[in-house]
Amino acid sequence: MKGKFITFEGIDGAGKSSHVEWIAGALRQRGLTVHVTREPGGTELGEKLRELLLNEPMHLETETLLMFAARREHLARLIEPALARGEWVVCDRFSDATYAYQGGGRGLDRAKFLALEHWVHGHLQPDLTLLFDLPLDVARERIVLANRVLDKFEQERADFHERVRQAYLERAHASPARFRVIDANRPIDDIRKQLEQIISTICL
Ligand SMILES: Nc1ncnc2c1ncn2[C@@H]1O[C@H](COP(=O)(O)OP(=O)(O)O)[C@@H](O)[C@H]1O
Ligand SMILES: Cc1cn([C@H]2C[C@H](O)[C@@H](COP(=O)(O)OP(=O)(O)O)O2)c(=O)[nH]c1=O
Repeated sequence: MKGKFITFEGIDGAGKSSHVEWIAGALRQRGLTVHVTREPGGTELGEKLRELLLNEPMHLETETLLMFAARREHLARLIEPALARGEWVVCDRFSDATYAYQGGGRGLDRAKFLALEHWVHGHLQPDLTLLFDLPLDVARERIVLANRVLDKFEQERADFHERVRQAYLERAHASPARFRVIDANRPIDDIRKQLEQIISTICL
């Protein structure tokens, strides 16, 4: 059986990371081999690029190219070999994040995003993308409560994050078969019940 590729998306503070390991555990209980990874990052080189991307100011196109450079490495070294072996990959963010943050948030020309997406993984899209959606002020409050040190993106103004949220919703609307939009403004246990149902359908 071919492995499946599941990605988690949403604005910062939506609660994705709280469910990534949980979903991997639920899949492992079904006897599947599951890799948990993240972007930017996921490889030794990718994690070095992540350090730069999350901390250094840079031109929008440099930022976009580095996101895709890290992704190319991630696909070649981890994602594609694992899927080819029939294993599953659960990834905290993928190209939809570039669409939403560099495209929606920063205004990158859509044609440039599409060209890079086609180049780097024209043959592959996630089998399932879970989009954690919630109002901005709720996400902000969670970040404040968690007392997190804010990275370059988290320090952006509210209007940036609102554009990111809208770009995610637009992308989900364009690919309804791949996306499940999760109402993330609910208790963690309620969200897990919904995730449990979703994975039962894709594990059939
Ligand atoms: N459904 C939820 N309700 C309340 N708090 C939550 C919920 N999900 C996550 N949190 C908390 O919000 C903070 C941000 O969650 P996290 O999973 O790190 O978000 P993300 O990875 O999307 O930035 C964490 O402190 C987490 O414990
Ligand atoms: C993958 C990706 C992430 N990002 C941003 C979104 C996030 O603010 C940041 C790191 O993501 P994330 O790992 O979700 O941050 P944290 O561990 O703090 O929750 O990188 C982009 O701007 N474009 C991309 O293509």
